[in-house]
This record gives sequence, structure tokens and C-alpha cells, in this order.
Amino acid sequence: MYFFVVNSVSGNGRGKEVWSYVEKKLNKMNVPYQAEFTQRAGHATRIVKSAVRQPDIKAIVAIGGDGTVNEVGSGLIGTNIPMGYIPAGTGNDFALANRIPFDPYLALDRVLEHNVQRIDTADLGDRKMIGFMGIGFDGKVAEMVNRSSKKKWLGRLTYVLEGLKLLRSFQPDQFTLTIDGKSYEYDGAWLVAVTNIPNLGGGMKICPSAIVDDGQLDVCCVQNLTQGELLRVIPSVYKGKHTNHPSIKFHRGKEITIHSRSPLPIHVDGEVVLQPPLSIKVNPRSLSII
Ligand SMILES: Nc1ncnc2c1ncn2[C@@H]1O[C@H](COP(=O)(O)OP(=O)(O)OP(=O)(O)O)[C@@H](O)[C@H]1O
Repeated sequence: MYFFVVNSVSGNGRGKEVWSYVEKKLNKMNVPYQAEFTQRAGHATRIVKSAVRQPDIKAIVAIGGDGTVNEVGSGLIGTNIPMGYIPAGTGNDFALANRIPFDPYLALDRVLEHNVQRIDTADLGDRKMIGFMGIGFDGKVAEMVNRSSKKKWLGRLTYVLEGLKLLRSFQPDQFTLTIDGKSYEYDGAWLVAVTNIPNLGGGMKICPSAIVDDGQLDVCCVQNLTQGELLRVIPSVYKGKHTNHPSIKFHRGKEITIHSRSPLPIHVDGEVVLQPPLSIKVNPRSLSII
């Protein structure tokens, strides 16, 4: 039995549309399934925690964006039930990183192929990170994207549009990072991103060397750039070609703490949830995906 958790409001309604395609195909193929719709933030994790008690669950499949992947994955960490994913959000970075098709029928085919892989996740106190988190500029962009009414039509471009809007007014800040016991100071920093997967923000390969199952977290800090310089660098980030830029620093580690001088917004898998200081610890191969 496949259990679907559907966030019908993801991608400003794309979730509902995607479910209608998936439901039709499941019925046509006579695949046994159950489905439940999320009613509010946090609900997907509760649905999953109750569903995993059923004896015959083959996989729990998230339909939504990266926020839904976070909530469904959070409920499955530590179990042997794998998470499937059919993208229906705005950024869909988890799908991009794991080569999950954007076509709902093809994504469903991949679910039904049932090839299980273990991936790393990370703990941020009580909260889990499945793919990525960011603090500073991209935390603020995530906040603006989540409020945007244009995301259904613009999709991933919403991140670019909101980023451009923010560029003029954002004040870079001072960050202290501690990575596996070693400290680093960054002044005039635009953002710090910590990731399990290479991309965030709708396909920006911020940490191009990140590997989903290497037991490590990748860190990127962007500092000391003028607004114009940042604007020129952004296109190269989509290709992961920014790694030799003198103002962009990379680290890798298992345990990371981040302090910022001001209380900047933090997003975890695209949802703004926390305030610094922040401790992040990798949880190696803690989640099965298909
Ligand atoms: N019925 C609901 N009403 C309002 N919010 C909901 C509901 N169900 C889930 N949510 C919340 O919707 C938020 C956004 O979902 P999600 O991240 O999956 O889509 P998205 O933001 O469009 O995509 P992406 O994160 O890929 O950009 C999540 O934080 C989730 O908790």
C-alpha cells in the first residue's frame, strides 16, 4: 500500500492539480493506495507518524514542495519506510538534486519502481533538515517567496524576482561559524548556506560538491561583495561555477554552529522557521528514499 500525503496549496495550488493526475493513474493501474490532504503547516509530519503504524505501508509519498518533503521526511527518519516524492511546489530543489522527474506520471513511475536509497539528513535541535538551510539574504528571500502570490505562474523564477527586489535594501551581517570545533569569522556576509544537496532557491547550485549520502554537510558563505558584484555572480551559481570566486568560501563538516550579529531569518528546506544562534548536526543515512 502506497500512502500519499498531499499538500494541495503547495506551488499556489499545483499540489491539488498534480494529485488529480496521480490519482487517475493509480486508479487506472489498480495500485492500492491511501491519501490524506494536509490542513496546515506541520500537519504532514503528524499524518506520517500515524500512517507508519499501519502494517502494510510500502512507502509514503509526498506531493508538494520542499517544505512538504521536509515535513514528510521528518516523520520517516529512523524508520525503514521510504519516502517517495512527486514535485508540486515552487522551488522543488529536492527533486532537482535527486533527479526526480517534474512530470507527475514519470515521478509516479519512479515511485513504483521502488529503488531504495539511504540519504543523510540533519538535526537542528528538534527540527530536521532534509536538503538545505540558509541564513541571511536567502532566508529573507524564502520569506518573500512564501508570501508571493505570483509563485504558481512564475515557479522557480519567483526566487530570482524576490532576490532582485531585496538586493538594494539588504544589509550584510557578521557571522561566526564553528565547524567541527574550528571557528571562522565572516564580516560583510550576505548569507551562509548549509546543505545536504547541491542546490537551493529553485536550482542555484550553491554547494556544488554536496553529496546526499557522504555523512557530511556542505557550507557556503558569501561575503564582501557589492550589490553589483553579487548580481554578476548569481548566474554562475546556477551552474555551480562560483567555487573559485575569492569572496565565496566553502567548508564541509558534521557539526556546525552559526551566530549572526543581528537576528536574521533562517529557512530550513525553504520554510522560515528559526532564529540564530543555530546548531546543525548531520544524521548520516537516516532517511530512505525511492
Ligand atoms: N492546508 C494548508 N494550508 C496552508 N499551509 C499548508 C497547508 N498544508 C501544508 N501547508 C504548508 O505549506 C507550506 C509550503 O509548502 P511547500 O514548501 O511544500 O510548497 P512551496 O512553498 O510552494 O514549494 P517549495 O518549498 O518547493 O518552494 C509548508 O510550510 C506547509 O507546512
